[in-house]
Amino acid sequence: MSIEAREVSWRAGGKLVVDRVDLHVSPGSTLGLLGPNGSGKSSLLRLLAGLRRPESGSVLVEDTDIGSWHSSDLAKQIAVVEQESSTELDVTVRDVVLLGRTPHRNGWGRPRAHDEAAVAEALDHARLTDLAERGWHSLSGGERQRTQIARALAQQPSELLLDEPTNHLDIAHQLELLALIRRLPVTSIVALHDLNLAAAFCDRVLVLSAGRVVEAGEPAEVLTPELVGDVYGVSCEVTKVPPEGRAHIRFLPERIR
Ligand SMILES: Nc1ncnc2c1ncn2[C@@H]1O[C@H](COP(=O)(O)OP(=O)(O)OP(=O)(O)O)[C@@H](O)[C@H]1O
Repeated sequence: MSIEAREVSWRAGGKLVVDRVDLHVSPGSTLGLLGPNGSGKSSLLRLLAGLRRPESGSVLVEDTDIGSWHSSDLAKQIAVVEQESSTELDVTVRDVVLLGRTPHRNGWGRPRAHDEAAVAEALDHARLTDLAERGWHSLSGGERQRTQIARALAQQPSELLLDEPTNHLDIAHQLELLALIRRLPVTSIVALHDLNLAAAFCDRVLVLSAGRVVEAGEPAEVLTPELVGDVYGVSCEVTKVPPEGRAHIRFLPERIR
C-alpha cells in the first residue's frame, strides 16, 4: 500500500504552513520526516492522514484521492499516533488498545476472537502485556506512548503515521520501537527529531524547513554537514558506519553557529 502527496499546501493563521510538498513512500518502507520545530511535520502528517484537507494539491492513498475514500475504509487503512493524547475516562491499557479495533468492529458488543488476538499481539509488540489491566492514569509518559502505539498496531493498518513516537521513551524503548516499525509489513511515515535514529532506521528521509521540502532521499545522501548546518543552524561531522554505510552524525556544540 502506498501514500503520496502531490504539491500539497495548507495554510493556518494566514501563514503557509505546508508549502507545495511532494512526497511518495514505497509500500512497506519507512520514511523519516525531519525538520526543525515548526517546520510543518505534524501538519503534513495530519494532511496525509486525511484529518485535514489540503488548500491545494492532493493526497493519494493507493492511487486514490484521500477525499474519495469512505472514512470507515480509511480508518482501517491508516493508523495515526499523534504527539499528545489524554483521556478523562477511567480506562485500562487494554481498553485503549481495543479502541484500535473500532474500524473493524460492528458496534460496541463483546470483541470477537480475532479482535482479542490483534489486541494481544499489539500488547506483546509494545511490551505491555504485563500492564494490560493497569489504569491509563497510573502510567508513566513512556508507557502511555507505548499504549498509543499498541492501539495503532491493533488497528492492523497498511499505513502507520507517527508523530515523534520516541518522545518520552528511554533509549532502549526508542531503539526497540523503531526496529519494530521497520520490521512491520506496513508503510510508515515517522516524524523524528533525532537525526541519528532517522539515519539508522529509515529507508528514506524527507527534510522540511518552513513548510517546504529541502531534500529527500536516502539518509546517508541527505544528512550532510551542509544540509544540517543550513536547516538546523548547527555544525556536525558525518561518518558512514559499516557495513551498510549508514550516516552517523556527531554534533559540534563548540561550533554552534
Ligand atoms: N491551527 C493552526 N493555526 C495557526 N498556526 C498553526 C496551526 N497549526 C500549525 N500552525 C503553525 O504552523 C507551523 C508548523 O507547525 P507544526 O506543528 O506542523 O510543526 P512541527 O514541524 O510538527 O513542529 P514541532 O517539531 O515543534 O512539533 C508552526 O509555526 C505552528 O505554530
